[in-house]
Amino acid sequence: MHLSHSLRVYKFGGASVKDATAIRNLHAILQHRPAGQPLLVVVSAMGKTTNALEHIYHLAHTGADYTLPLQELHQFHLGVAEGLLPDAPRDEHGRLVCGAGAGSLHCLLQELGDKLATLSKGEYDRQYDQVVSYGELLATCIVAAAVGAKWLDVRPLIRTDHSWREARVDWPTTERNVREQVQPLLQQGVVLTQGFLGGTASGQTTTLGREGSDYTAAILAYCLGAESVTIWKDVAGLLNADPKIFPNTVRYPEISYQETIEMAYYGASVIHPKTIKPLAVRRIPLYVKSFVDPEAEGTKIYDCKHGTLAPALILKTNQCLISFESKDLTFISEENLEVIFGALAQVRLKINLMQNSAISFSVCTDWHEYRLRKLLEHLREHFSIYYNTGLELYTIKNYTPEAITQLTDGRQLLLEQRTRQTFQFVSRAATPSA
Ligand SMILES: Nc1ncnc2c1ncn2[C@@H]1O[C@H](COP(=O)(O)OP(=O)(O)O)[C@@H](O)[C@H]1O
Ligand SMILES: N[C@@H](CC(=O)OP(=O)(O)O)C(=O)O
Repeated sequence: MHLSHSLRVYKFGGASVKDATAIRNLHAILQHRPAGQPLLVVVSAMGKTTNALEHIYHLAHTGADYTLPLQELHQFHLGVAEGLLPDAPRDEHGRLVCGAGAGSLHCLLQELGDKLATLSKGEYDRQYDQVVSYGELLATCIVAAAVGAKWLDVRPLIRTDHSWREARVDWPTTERNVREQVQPLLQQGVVLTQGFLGGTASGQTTTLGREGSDYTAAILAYCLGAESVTIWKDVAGLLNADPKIFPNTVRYPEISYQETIEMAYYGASVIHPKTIKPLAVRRIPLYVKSFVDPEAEGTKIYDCKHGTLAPALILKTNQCLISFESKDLTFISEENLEVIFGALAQVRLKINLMQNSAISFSVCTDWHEYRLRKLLEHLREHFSIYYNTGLELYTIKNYTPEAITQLTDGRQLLLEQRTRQTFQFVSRAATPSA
């Protein structure tokens, strides 16, 4: 089968489509691309729309009044569409025509309202996906119309299981779907689709995990054998730390898949952790570039060798440290660990760091109140369980003594761990230095 070797995949996240001005900038980036190459564009929800939809969904599910935030969401999207498409035709009700048929802006807004109005009591996660997915549907409808691209519904193509809110991809089916259905479209011009979304065999919408649009770009690139993927961000490239948190960051001009996958795993939120593997498997380079300065070099992530990199500083906030102690002073055994790991997997709490001692085993996880409550229910009879919330997990990859001092100074460390390349610690919020 012919694969699109010259295909480029571009991914634009929330910040790059946050308003009409940002979308005009995106359009300019598309117009400046090299001529004659097919292009597939993956777009996320606009700005913080996914957070807004989560909020609206939560209100609706708990029976609270969500009218105002839903109205704001409608007005916001209609306002951006009006700003971008002032000369677009109007329908018989005088409404702007943006997109066509079931994928048109007014149909999508109507559907979202209907879904919220008809939620049933249970199935929180399944219904979450059916509602929160509208962020990407609305954004792609508007952006495709604004840039004159072909709008593609990704949900029938990326086939997933039923793991709502973090669905797992059925790779063989997805690859077949994408090759058969996207390949011919790419010959007709720029194709633009949603990040973050997938669909089950029975046609229900799923999502791939928060910030999962980078992953979508990688899935599609993998299936189509793309030449490269570029993710357009509000930063100069992959930096050694988040510039919103740490001063004096440096950009990595190039970096290996392996280093990047580890940074993403430890919590560097610039790239979704699942993005790298499909690209590495097919040796597709990933460029991280600035949509603010599109001509600047950015970062190239590929199968490269490099010397020691500047230490990478990574912070995960909102952490919880859970300690399990045997109730009768018996040692923590493999059997105990099996029970603990099984329960953690069952409630879908991911371990960010773990440590054991003779009669105690500790894990640091993201803080999910509901999941922790379930975990306690499962394990209370086996162990005495203690937990602390409101913690931070710091990771320094390729650490130096100076980098450790810089981060640990003035902090109370609750747990620390060091390997040859990586230093990690859990702490409470920083105390002001003297
Ligand atoms: N190591 C890092 N290098 C660059 N940016 C980082 C890094 N770690 C975290 N970030 C943050 O990632 C943000 C960009 O990612 P994200 O907000 O997910 O973009 P988008 O949603 O637009 O795709 C940056 O604004 C920056 O604050
Ligand atoms: N809109 C989704 C998916 C996503 O990837 O967004 P972004 O590319 O803006 O991080 C989210 O906010 O989780």
